[in-house]
Amino acid sequence: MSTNKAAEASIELAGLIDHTVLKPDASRADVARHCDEALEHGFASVCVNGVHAGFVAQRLKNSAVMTCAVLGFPLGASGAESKALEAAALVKAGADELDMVLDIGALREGDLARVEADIRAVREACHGKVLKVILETALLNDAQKETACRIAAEVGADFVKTSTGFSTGGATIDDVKLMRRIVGDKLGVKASGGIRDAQTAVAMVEAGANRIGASASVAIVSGASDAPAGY
Ligand SMILES: O=C[C@H](O)COP(=O)(O)O
Repeated sequence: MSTNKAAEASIELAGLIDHTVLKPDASRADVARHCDEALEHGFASVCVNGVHAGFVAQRLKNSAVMTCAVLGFPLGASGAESKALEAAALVKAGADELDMVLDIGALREGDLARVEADIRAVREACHGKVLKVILETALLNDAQKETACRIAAEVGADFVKTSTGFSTGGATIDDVKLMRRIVGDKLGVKASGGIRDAQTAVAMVEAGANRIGASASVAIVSGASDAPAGY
């Protein structure tokens, strides 16, 4: 691949990446560096814990890079009311996109009304913002993944997302394919957790992902010279 084509492919991949810093010990300096890297490389967003949402929104003001904040993270077990309050606070702080963890326990025990109510509460609290529903696929069987995708679509989420990066496994090609098959072109699919290089990121896109969540974003775009252009 020519140098120009490699740079082009890297830039196109960069635009799909949520540059993620979710470690509990992340400092403001770490978050500031991620914002600067996102501006430099043209990532889609900087994805942070709620405590940093306002800081990121200010730092990225007047840029094309969005502020993404997680909620009910990483366990998904805080309950609909708390998640809705969290969502409203994040919107107030300036978040453009919200990544919520669904109620995994309710899904696994088949309490689908609770799963739906949980997502709906957040959807209503962040009306007009992009809502991604994290399934935590490593903890689910295929039927549960399909059910989660259908409920997320019914409730009006914008994306389904594979993983938090804090559980027993991250994104897999098979899960991304399954999720894309269920949501069709109505919702986005975000692959996240364990994506560390350009080759894996491109494979996720080829499987149907149109967003990548990664803490290794800079390595991904720096090594993207083998990625085909067009993403
Ligand atoms: O939401 C995104 C994930 O936390 C990113 O996980 P990672 O650190 O394995 O890239």
